[in-house]
Amino acid sequence: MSLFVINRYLGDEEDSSEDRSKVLLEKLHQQAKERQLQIQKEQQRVNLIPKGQQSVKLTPKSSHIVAEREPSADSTPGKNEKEIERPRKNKKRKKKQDKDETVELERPHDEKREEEVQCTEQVKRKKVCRKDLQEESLQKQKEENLTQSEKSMKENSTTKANIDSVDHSHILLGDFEIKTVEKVQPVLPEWLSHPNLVQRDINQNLVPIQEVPGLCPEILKTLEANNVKTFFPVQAEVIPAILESCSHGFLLGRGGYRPSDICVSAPTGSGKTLAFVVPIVQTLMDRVVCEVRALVLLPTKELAQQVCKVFNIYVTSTRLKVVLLAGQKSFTREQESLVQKKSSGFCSLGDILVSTPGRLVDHIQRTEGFNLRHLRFLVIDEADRMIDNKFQDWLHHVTKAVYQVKPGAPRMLFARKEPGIVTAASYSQCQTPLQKLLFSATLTKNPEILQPLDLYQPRLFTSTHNVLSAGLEETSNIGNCSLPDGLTHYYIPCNLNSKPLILLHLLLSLRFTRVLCFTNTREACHRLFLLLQSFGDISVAEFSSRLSAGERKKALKLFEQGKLQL
Ligand SMILES: Nc1ncnc2c1ncn2[C@@H]1O[C@H](COP(=O)(O)OP(=O)(O)OP(=O)(O)O)[C@@H](O)[C@H]1O
Repeated sequence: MSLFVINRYLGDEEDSSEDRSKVLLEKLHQQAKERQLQIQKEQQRVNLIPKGQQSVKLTPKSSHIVAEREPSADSTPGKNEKEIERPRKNKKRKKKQDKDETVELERPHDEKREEEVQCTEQVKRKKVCRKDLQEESLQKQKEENLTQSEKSMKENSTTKANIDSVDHSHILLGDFEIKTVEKVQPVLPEWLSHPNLVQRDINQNLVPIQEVPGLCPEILKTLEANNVKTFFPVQAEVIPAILESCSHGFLLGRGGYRPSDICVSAPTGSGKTLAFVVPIVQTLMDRVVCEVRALVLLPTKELAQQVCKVFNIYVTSTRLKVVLLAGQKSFTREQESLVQKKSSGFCSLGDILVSTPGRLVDHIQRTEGFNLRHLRFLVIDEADRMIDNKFQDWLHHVTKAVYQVKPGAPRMLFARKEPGIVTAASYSQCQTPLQKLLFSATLTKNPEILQPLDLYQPRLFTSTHNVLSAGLEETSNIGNCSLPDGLTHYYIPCNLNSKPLILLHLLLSLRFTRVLCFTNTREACHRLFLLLQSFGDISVAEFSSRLSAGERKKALKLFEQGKLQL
C-alpha cells in the first residue's frame, strides 16, 4: 500500500516489482538530499551578507538582538539562540572571532572605550534607521487606509461634512458613518394620553340626577332623600360608565366580556366617593347570597371610616351589608362581623368591605372562612398612596385571595380563573369579572408605577389634563394636581427655626380658626403640639398615630364642633 502511495507521489501509477520499488526509494532519497543541499546553500548566502546590510533588514525581535550585538566572550547560550541555529560551518569563524575578542581585552582601556562609544553610536543610528523605516511603512499604511475611507466617504454624501473632523493620527479601521440620533421620546399608552376629559368647575357644570342614564328609581329616591339633586361633573361621567359595564348584572360583563377597569383623577372635593358608591350599591342591591362582592381600600383608618359612612347611607333601603375593617374594633370583633360559622360551613356577613390594606391582609391570613372569591369590584381610593411601595404587599395577597379555589369544591358556574393570555377559549368562558376602580386627586401618569395593578383595558377620566382639547379650557394645573375651587394658597419662605413663631402669629394676630396643620412625621407633630400648648392662649390638639383610636376620634369630634382652633 505504502509503495503504491509513493508511486502515486512520483507520478508512476504502474504496479511495480520489488526492484522497481527499490529504485523508487533511491529516487526519493536523492530528492531529499538535493533539498537539504539547497537549504544549506541558502543559509550560507544569508551568513555571508555584510553586517551593515543585516541591520537594515526588518526581522522579528529576536533576530534584532543578533544583528545589533557583537558576539561576546561572556555570552550565554540563552542569549545567542540564533547563533546556535547557524550551520556548523560558522563555528570555526566564531572561534576565530572569540580569539580576536580575547586579544581585544588586552588592548588599552581608552582605545576600547572609544570603540565602545563608536559602537553604541552605530547601534543608535541603526535603531533610528529602523525606526524611520517602520514609521515610513506605517505612514504608507495610514495613507492607504485614508484614501480608501475618503473614497467611501465621498460616495456617501451624508457623511461628507464629518470628513474634516476625522483624526488623521489614528488608523481607520473599516468604513464608518456618523449620524445624529434622534432623542427617544416617551410614549404614553393611548388610555393615558387620550383620557375622557371631565369639567372641573363643579358649580357651573352640575347635571340633574334624572338626566344621568342607568340610575334605578330606588337609588334616585335615596339621592333625593340625602339632598343630592344634581351630580358633579366627575359623577355624571363616571357613574354611567360603571353602570354600563354592569348592564348584564354583576355576574357577567357587558356582552359576556370582561369589563374595562376605570381610573379617575379629580381634585379633592369633586365628589369621587359618590361616583363609586352609587353604581356599586345599585349593581349589588339585587344579590341573593351574601358574599364579599365589593372591596374598598383606603390608606388610613379615618378615610375608611368616612367612606363606610357614605356606603351605610346608600344601602339603607337595600339588603346589602357594609363591614369596616380598619382597626377601630378589636381583631376578634372584626372577625365576628365578617364571617359566621354555620352547620353548612362559613358564610359571609358583609357584601361591601371598606378596609385599610394592613388590616385586610391580617384577615386574609388569619380569619377562617373569609374569602374574596366572589369579588366583583376592587376600589382603590387615594390610589397614588395605595400603590406607593409601602403598601405594595396587599396587592399580592388580594390577588391570591381573589383567584383562590375553594379546596375540594366542584367547579362552579361563573367560577373564576386567574387571567392569562386572552384567547378565543378564555374569552368564551363565563366567569365573574373583577373590575378595578382607581380614584385619586393626583393619579400618576407613569405607566411603570401603574403596571403592578395589572389594569385591563383601562379608561381614564380626568379633570387635570393640561392639554387644550375638545373645546375645554386649560385647567390650572400644578404638575398633575389641580386646586379645588374656592381654595387660595399662599406660601411664606422662612427658616426652620421661625416656623412655629409664624404659625403662632397667624393664629393669634390674624385670628385663624379651624386650622389643620400637617407635619411630615408624628414626632414633629408632637413637638409642635407641646410648643403651642405651652402658650396657653390657643386650643390645640394632636392628631397622629401616637394616639389611640379613641383619642383621635375625640379630637376629630372637637374639631368638627369648632371647639379646637388648631
Ligand atoms: N352631587 C353632590 N351634591 C351635593 N353634595 C355632594 C355631591 N357629591 C358630593 N357631595 C359632597 O361634597 C363633599 C366632597 O365630596 P367627596 O368627599 O366625595 O369628595 P372627594 O372627591 O372624594 O374628595 P377627597 O379627594 O378628599 O376624598 C362631601 O361633603 C359630599 O357630601
